[in-house]
Amino acid sequence: MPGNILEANNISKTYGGVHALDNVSMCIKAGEIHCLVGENGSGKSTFVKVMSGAITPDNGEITLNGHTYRSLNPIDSIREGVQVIYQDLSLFPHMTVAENISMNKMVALGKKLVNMAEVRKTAEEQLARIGETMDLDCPIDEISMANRQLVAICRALSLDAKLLFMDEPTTALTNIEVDRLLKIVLELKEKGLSVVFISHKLNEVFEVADTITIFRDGRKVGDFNSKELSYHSLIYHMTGRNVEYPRYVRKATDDNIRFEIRGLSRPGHFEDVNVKMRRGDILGITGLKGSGREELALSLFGLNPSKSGQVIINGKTVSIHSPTDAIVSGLSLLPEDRYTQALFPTHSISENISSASLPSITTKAGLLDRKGERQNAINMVAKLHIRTPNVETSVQNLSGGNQQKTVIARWVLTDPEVLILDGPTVGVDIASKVDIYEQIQSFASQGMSIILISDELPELLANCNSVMVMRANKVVGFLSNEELEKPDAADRLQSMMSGGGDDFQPSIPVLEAQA
Ligand SMILES: Nc1ncnc2c1ncn2[C@@H]1O[C@H](COP(=O)(O)OP(=O)(O)OP(=O)(O)O)[C@@H](O)[C@H]1O
Repeated sequence: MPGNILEANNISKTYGGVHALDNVSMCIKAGEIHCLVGENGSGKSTFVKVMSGAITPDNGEITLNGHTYRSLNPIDSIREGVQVIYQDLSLFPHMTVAENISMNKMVALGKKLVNMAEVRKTAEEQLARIGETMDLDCPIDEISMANRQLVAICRALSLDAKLLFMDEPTTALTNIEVDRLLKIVLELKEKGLSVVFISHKLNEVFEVADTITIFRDGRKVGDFNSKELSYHSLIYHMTGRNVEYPRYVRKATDDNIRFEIRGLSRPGHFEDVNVKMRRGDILGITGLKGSGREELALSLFGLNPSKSGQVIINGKTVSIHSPTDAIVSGLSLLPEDRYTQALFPTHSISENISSASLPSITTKAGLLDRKGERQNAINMVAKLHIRTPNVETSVQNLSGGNQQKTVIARWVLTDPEVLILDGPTVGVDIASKVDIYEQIQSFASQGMSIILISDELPELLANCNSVMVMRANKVVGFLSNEELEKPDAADRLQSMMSGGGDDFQPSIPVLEAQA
């Protein structure tokens, strides 16, 4: 049909019995922003991979700019103007901004010698197209995540992209950076580019989408004009049910302090942090990225040693210099960056889940009890609704949200006294969030003390019975359970995070304020 840059017809792809895509047809119009939404594992990334020629579908055909392909390869896809920015961005960390932007173009042009003046000129031109400037000589690993996204966009533009796929581009960005990125995406659309935007953050979807296609279980539920959908109807189409976050209520009667942080400092990372937690407390820690919250979590897990202060568990001061010390002391951490810090991608779900609790499945003879390992994994897969054909599946073949649940399962199996969850639902769909919240709350109800680090305010308000706010490496505020139930709680947290007043220095340790 004229006006369509892409037409996908009856695309199917099966992996070992799993219908990743089941007879999906879809059109992308020239110059539109088309969002793909759906639960984890619903087939969005598989669709993108088929359109880029990275994987061949079992059935179906693809028409790009009027040319029909039964088997699209990456070179044809690029020639037709398709560019994909995957979540990991695929940049070269030690090369400069200019080199990263220009390199693919140089390769595509078949240049054998690198002309640095040309490399810089290409980079400057592409940055100018999105109205940005950057230090062209700075290595990629020294620039922010937001600027890396822009470099990836410029690299795509340098190859004359007509259709840009962006797979969860905002996951690692702060709220301000997200606004900047969405503005650029809208400007690119004005200049005639088609963008396919994938996100689990539905507010972002509504901000940019002209058309929304909803996937469920590998099938297309429908294409909608974004104006005809409400937040609730979108969720209903995605999940087939109404979704509400459960609100946590602490029921434990034991008010003894189980976990205490006293004056913990690491100058430049976090300063004078004081916390007291009982069994069944879920303490939220929030703040912008870089506020010190992640550094504090890593320190508690033995990865970022503090310079002063104490960590006390069950009345005993513990000294934690490594993750092993932390686990032995009863502390576990789900790190924010699951892919590089937590997963063994080529290993099975079963091995990933058991990897932090091997002693409990090792026989007296020192052999691994494979049957026990498998059974533990089967139990956790059922509990957390991990979508997989079986527990032997390699973790790299799971969708993002299901990888996240696998890591949560691993730490829960260690049965820690204190579980620190840093961004447990990043990249997780709304229905799976509810699964994860129910599990977090159930673990707390059984007596676990949980620290939940997040910048998603609805997540904190649903799950926590107190929230501490960090800014510029310091604790700048605290809301008790009672305060969290008031209608202005989200506004107060937001304002403390950004420095808009309402600060308070908790001279009294955190949970005493609520007793
Ligand atoms: N290489 C593979 N081998 C086996 N199964 C796979 C492979 N790639 C994808 N799958 C399966 O196909 C289904 C669709 O996965 P896909 O990554 O497309 O989902 P998604 O909608 O992008 O999910 P998410 O939002 O979590 O990223 C999932 O069940 C996934 O486990």
